[in-house]
Amino acid sequence: MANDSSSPPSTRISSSPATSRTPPFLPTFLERIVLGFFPVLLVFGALFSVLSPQTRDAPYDPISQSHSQDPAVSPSYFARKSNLFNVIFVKRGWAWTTVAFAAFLLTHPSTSSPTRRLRGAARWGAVTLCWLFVTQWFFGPPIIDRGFRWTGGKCDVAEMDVALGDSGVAEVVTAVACKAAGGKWRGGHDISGHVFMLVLSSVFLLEEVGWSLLRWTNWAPDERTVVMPDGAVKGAGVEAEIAAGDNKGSGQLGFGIGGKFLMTVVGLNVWMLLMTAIYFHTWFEKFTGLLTAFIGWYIVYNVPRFVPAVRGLIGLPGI
Ligand SMILES: CCCCCCCCCCCCCCCC(=O)SCCNC(=O)CCNC(=O)[C@H](O)C(C)(C)COP(=O)(O)O
Ligand SMILES: Nc1ncnc2c1ncn2[C@@H]1O[C@H](COP(=O)(O)O)[C@@H](OP(=O)(O)O)[C@H]1O
Repeated sequence: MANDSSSPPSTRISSSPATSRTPPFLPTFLERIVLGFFPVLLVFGALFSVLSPQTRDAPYDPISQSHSQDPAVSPSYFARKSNLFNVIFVKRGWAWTTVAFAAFLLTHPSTSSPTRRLRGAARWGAVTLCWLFVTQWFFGPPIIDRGFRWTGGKCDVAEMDVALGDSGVAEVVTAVACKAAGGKWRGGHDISGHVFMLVLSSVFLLEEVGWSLLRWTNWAPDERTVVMPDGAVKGAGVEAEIAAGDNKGSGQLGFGIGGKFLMTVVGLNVWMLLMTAIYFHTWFEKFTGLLTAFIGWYIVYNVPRFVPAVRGLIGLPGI
């Protein structure tokens, strides 16, 4: 275990001034820059959609959350749900995220120890649970669909069939089941699943590659702090397996093939997020998608800093 923050100054391997450390309850300065990028991107997309004459003048259907899907009228290839990036990349987005993370975790020397790999896999499990609960299943319908119903949303086919006396269809409680029954999912607040998943995937991958490389290369001080079991607040490096910058013999300081693949997935996430920001949903639904992703990020990456028991299970990236 490297002692790069709690040992006396003369024996510190790597240190940062106490003033640059961040309280364990808050994201660090670097994290705030990365997290802050996403709302800026969403605002940029929203502004673009109202300022671009092509987008502003294109017919928009609030029920399907999209512009006309007719290629002759839709404002762009990316305004169509059938665009290949959406079908092949976003609609299978968690599989891409998983493969990209595995490629980095299993090939980069900064994550080569069994403990780091195990804890990295545990963090993937925790982030995957967030994705699963919000978009796929939460002891029944996922959180997005429950939220939609709680805010007054309904499946229109269900209403029609209730009027006709078939109460079974009224139990349609997921967007997928509603669409499969030929109904329209309307009336409630529909948290953007695309914004949620693309932001969660990006911040997950960036946390993992960012802290691993930052400590591996000692490119900048690690400003994270942690609450120890005795209540003391120390630099996160106090629990590190190896000291920051101690990469001797690996011969690799860059992203490597796994890291480059991971960054390609992050790049595609950002591009598709911009497309969602410009062409789909209301600004408030995109905002709640962003907020839900940030809550997931906070639980997996910030809570362990001040709850030692959780840190013992899933660790911190790069440590
Ligand atoms: C602390 C350790 C706990 C360990 C717990 C383990 C976690 C259990 C994992 C459960 C299995 C998950 C397996 C994950 C592997 C995959 O990635 S398979 C999934 C492939 N599917 C996708 O990638 C779908 C992605 N798409 C969506 O989520 C949605 O389409 C959308 C983008 C949210 C948009 O929604 P729409 O309704 O389609 O518009
Ligand atoms: N960047 C993008 N490219 C293509 N389609 C997108 C998109 N962002 C959102 N959509 C589509 O807009 C709808 C609402 O998205 P979400 O709620 O996931 O944010 C979904 O339609 P479908 O459910 O009909 O596929 C989704 O496919």
